[in-house]
Amino acid sequence: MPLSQPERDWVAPVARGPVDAAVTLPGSKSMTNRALVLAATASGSSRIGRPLASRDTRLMAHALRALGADVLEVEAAGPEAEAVGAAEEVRGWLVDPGERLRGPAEIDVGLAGTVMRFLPPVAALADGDVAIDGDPYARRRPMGPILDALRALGAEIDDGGRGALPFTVRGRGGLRGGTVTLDASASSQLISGLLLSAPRFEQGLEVRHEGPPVPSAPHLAMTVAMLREAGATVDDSEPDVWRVAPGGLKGRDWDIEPDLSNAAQFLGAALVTGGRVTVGGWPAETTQPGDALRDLLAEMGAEVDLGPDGLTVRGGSGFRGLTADLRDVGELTPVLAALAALADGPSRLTGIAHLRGHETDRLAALVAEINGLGGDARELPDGLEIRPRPLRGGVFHTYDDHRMVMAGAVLGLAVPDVRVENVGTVGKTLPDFTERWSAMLTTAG
Ligand SMILES: O=C(O)C1=C[C@@H](OP(=O)(O)O)[C@@H](O)[C@H](O)C1
Ligand SMILES: C=C(OP(=O)(O)O)C(=O)O
Repeated sequence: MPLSQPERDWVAPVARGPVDAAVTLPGSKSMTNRALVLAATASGSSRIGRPLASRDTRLMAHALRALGADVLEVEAAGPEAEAVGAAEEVRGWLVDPGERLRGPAEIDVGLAGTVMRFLPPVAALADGDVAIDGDPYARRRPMGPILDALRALGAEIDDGGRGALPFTVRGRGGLRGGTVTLDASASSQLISGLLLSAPRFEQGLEVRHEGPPVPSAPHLAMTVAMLREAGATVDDSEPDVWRVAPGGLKGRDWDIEPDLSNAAQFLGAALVTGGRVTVGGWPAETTQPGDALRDLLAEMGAEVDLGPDGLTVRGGSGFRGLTADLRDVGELTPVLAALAALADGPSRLTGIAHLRGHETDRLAALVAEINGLGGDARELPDGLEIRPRPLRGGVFHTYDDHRMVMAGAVLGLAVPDVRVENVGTVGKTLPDFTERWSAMLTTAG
């Protein structure tokens, strides 16, 4: 599968009536990329079951291979392929960390926040120079605090004083580690990246956050939980302080949960069409932020049931706007904003100033594109205010942001002729999104 796909516009299909669909989803991007890093830095080999195979996770696998780990794809036909009727296969990955991490290497992080923040600490453990770069917009995503932190922990990094991509990590085969303080209000990944490699630091790690609140708390809980599952000793009992003891990481089998953030648009379709959507394999307990969809969609008027078949969301005639602080679950914003533009009343989404540093400035992008279809959205200092208004068709620009494609698809359910620009960019986390969307829509009517 190519890591980037040719640019192609896509007319988002209008729903002919209420959908009534059961969908399955591929694995979580966040869990897959954490498992890959933990597997490549552990002792012994690991197997990653039901991983996400998308641009972001393939970039991570390539990067780790470039540093000397073996990442082998094992293919097996899975139930998921049948459920979506697509000729695809669910893959597992076998990871063998190899004898040692080594450079020289050149690494492409694409536009993946997880790769650009999780990989530099691994590069510091490698022996040799590791040059790291990404897509044009990746150079604008926040990196300074993790580069400074790595330097304070003993790494040598040449970034030409930019505090951003591109840069070269001059790996020396190990890192001292110790205590460091940083401001991670721009992205939780700045902390997760340090924590994931910390068991390999000679002195382990104590990382302290100082500044406005760190976003995406569930993703930090995910980092801590997966480190512990891999054998690391982590103390997160003090707010904004994380301590990881040196050593302990062992290869293991990972079973990746379905990507619950990628459930947002499918479950949202139940609300928009007044139908019913079940997402299979919804975990009873999870650290994924997408689990918050249960409460958020209920708040908008959906009937939500978690049962043995998965999570079922039912819509009725119309649905309410949403007033919510989304700091913990920022990546759900694009789809929630699209729903808000179609709701019966106004919405106010706050706590998400950090979305300006995501794949694009998501606050600006959502305002421009919703308003471009005739909507009424405006930026707040830390969020969005959206008042529903009748919308018309038009081009929906996506800014290389997979979740803008998903937002455009949701609007297109109700608004004829929404032309989603460069739909292939959705391959960042869900390469066969349009097929899955069409399969869901065959149930409408
Ligand atoms: O650690 C992770 O896997 C992620 C953390 C979050 O990043 P931010 O804290 O930068 O929002 C989230 O938005 C991103 O999609 C995935
Ligand atoms: C913010 C996101 O991604 P990234 O991992 O690139 O930060 C996202 O998937 O919504």
